[in-house]
Amino acid sequence: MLAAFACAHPVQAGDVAAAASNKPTVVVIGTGGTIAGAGKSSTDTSTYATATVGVDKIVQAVPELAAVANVRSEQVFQVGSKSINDDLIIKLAKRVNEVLKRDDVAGVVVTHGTDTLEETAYFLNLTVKTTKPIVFAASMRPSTALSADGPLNLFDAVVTASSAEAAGKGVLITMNDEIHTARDIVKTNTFKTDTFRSPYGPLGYVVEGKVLFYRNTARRHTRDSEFDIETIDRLPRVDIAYSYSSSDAAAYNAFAAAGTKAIVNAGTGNGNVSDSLVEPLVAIRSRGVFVVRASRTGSGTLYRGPSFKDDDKRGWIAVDDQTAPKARLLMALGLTKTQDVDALRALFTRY
Ligand SMILES: NC(=O)C[C@H](N)C(=O)O
Repeated sequence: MLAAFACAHPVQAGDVAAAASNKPTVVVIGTGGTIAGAGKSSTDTSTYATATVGVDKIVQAVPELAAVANVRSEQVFQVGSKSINDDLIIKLAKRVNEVLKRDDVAGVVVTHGTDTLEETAYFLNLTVKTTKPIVFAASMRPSTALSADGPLNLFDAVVTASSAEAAGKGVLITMNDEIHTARDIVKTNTFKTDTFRSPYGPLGYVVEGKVLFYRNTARRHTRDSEFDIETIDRLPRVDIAYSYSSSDAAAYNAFAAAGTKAIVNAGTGNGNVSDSLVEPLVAIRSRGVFVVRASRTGSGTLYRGPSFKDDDKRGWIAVDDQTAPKARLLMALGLTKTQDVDALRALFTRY
């Protein structure tokens, strides 16, 4: 039996609806992840099957939600988030966009694995047309673990999705009592419950069912973004190559041969490209493949010095502070609209 999701007083879906009939309606959309995971023993915090508990069960196991919102749930897919791909991200974004168009829906919560949450949430932040709250909930411990973190993270997500304060703030993540923006969030640790960090800190907290915001993101999102999920059915291929001492051109050439439209280089330090890679990357660019310089460090804006003059000369693009996975998605979205290198460059300071 699931420890964390087996509640002492099981709540039926109907009870939840009845108790909360005059509350805002929040739709919880399940996609899998550890929040839907189950292990054999309560001390298995790392060994467990991911994406096995249905979202209806996850919701029913937190009866406290009934005091906050009229909660409906639906399962859009059920995977460990390592297996998320562009097709699933697009499917989810379209569904969230559709659900939020309903007048009777105040907000959406997405339950998702932590591995690629920062990518999916960023994509929705760029493409879903709404000012209503979209809040991702996840966990680092499976539902069966001692001190499972999923139930409180879900509660905080529903509280945030029901709140007027969260409207117009773009896609949010509630994890470990904090509210983060999808734009900034990065998973930084393999197992700890405070794995998610934003380089500029959280936007706020959720404390005992109260939402406290302290700041907003300065970058465009959701309703003010130029990207609209209703017009996007597939993304052009964009790949990431990771730089390390001694890396050669093999991966870059292989991506080009596979038909990629852009390669994001997760470069060393300030998005640096090693001397031995300059010529191969200039050659790849001359074949029409875009080259994007990002950093493997995980945070920081690229220093806008002499290397930017080289970018102009070589036709390369430099990110602002986007990590390589986020730069991949932004670049893929950009390529659905334009092939102009300056227009693509401008995206990185706009979003
Ligand atoms: N904590 C988690 O959710 C990790 C899991 N492997 C996932 O991303 O689906």
